Amino acid sequence: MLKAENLSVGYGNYVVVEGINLEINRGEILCIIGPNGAGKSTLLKTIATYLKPKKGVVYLNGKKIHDLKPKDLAKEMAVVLTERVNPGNMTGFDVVAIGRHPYTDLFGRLTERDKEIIIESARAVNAEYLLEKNFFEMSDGERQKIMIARALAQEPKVLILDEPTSFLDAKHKIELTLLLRKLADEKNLAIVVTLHDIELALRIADKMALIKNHKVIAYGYPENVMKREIVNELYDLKNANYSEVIGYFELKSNPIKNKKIFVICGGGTGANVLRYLVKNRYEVVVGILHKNDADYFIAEAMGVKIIEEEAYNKISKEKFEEALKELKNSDVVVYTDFPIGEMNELNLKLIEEAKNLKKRIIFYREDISVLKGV
Ligand SMILES: Nc1ncnc2c1ncn2[C@@H]1O[C@H](COP(=O)(O)OP(=O)(O)OP(=O)(O)O)[C@@H](O)[C@H]1O
Repeated sequence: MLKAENLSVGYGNYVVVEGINLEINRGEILCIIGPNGAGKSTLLKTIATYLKPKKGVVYLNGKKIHDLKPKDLAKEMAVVLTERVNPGNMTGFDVVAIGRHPYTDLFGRLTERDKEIIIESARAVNAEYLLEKNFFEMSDGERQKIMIARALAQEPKVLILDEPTSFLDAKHKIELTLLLRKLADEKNLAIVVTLHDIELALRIADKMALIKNHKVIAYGYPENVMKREIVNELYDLKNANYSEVIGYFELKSNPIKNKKIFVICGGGTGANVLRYLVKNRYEVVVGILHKNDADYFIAEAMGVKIIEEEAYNKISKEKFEEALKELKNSDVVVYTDFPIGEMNELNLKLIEEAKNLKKRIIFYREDISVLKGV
């Protein structure tokens, strides 16, 4: 459907990104991610034909996109950019109706069919209730929906969106991102979108292009490209680590408090405790965790010390002894309401040992304030 071949994009003599090769079919979402100023918008504007390529070609259905007549292109491709638009005293309906321009007569008259498409486009983004409302009285999220409805009213096959979630709160970010997935699936659109929320991008994209230092540093299935080394490098991360299992970042442990906390947890019950302690700059040791435990993945991304056991193996005596040594050197022991089975029952013994050693012991189940000022 859409293909960029050896494309270089930029302004005047300034080449922002070069050597871009991308391909996207109908029903697919391509997410472009990268740090500020990497050239995501420049690439989108070039695909949208607002900018001429410095080099290379963009094809739409095998035709050079920059050679297409604007009216013909508008029937194939719709574009939603980031800029806050101010269309004056227009209703939602009037704004969505702009999307029908490639199809209307010289006077811009709307037929009954045009009106149906306008309403249907608003319905597709759950914005029918906004058709009568003044555009300038809408919230950012509502405006964004209307702008997407306007794009849909063009009945395009390709939809290009530049940071469509940038002014939205968490709820609307999620809603809009899911809407893009729905449009790809149900309207069979090819969607190219820039997003800053990598955790959402990972979950909806079919393909991902990571842009940095004037290049596409990784391109392909998100599940293939979103690897720790690649994502850490993309954002020059020093104080956090990307985790493939979590699909997001964890803060790296960087203790400054003069207290060592031994955490006994498992099965994800330690997630909040670990995050609280690392955020508050305590030294943390955690164990004994199996290498396939949810808490293991969090602790590993944080870089805290882990007493670890192989997956599906009973905790060994050696590991128990190692944990006990760490426990003896700790100031406080925190344990959670973790599930216990044959594999990890020695963790109960660790708690017993902590009692014998008269350690300060804190039990966490739901309320993190038990750790306040630990
Ligand atoms: N009209 C312009 N003329 C010249 N240079 C520009 C122009 N617009 C952007 N640039 C430069 O091109 C580079 C890429 O900008 P671009 O907006 O494409 O980045 P981006 O990845 O979309 O960033 P962000 O995440 O901040 O939106 C930046 O160095 C920017 O300063």
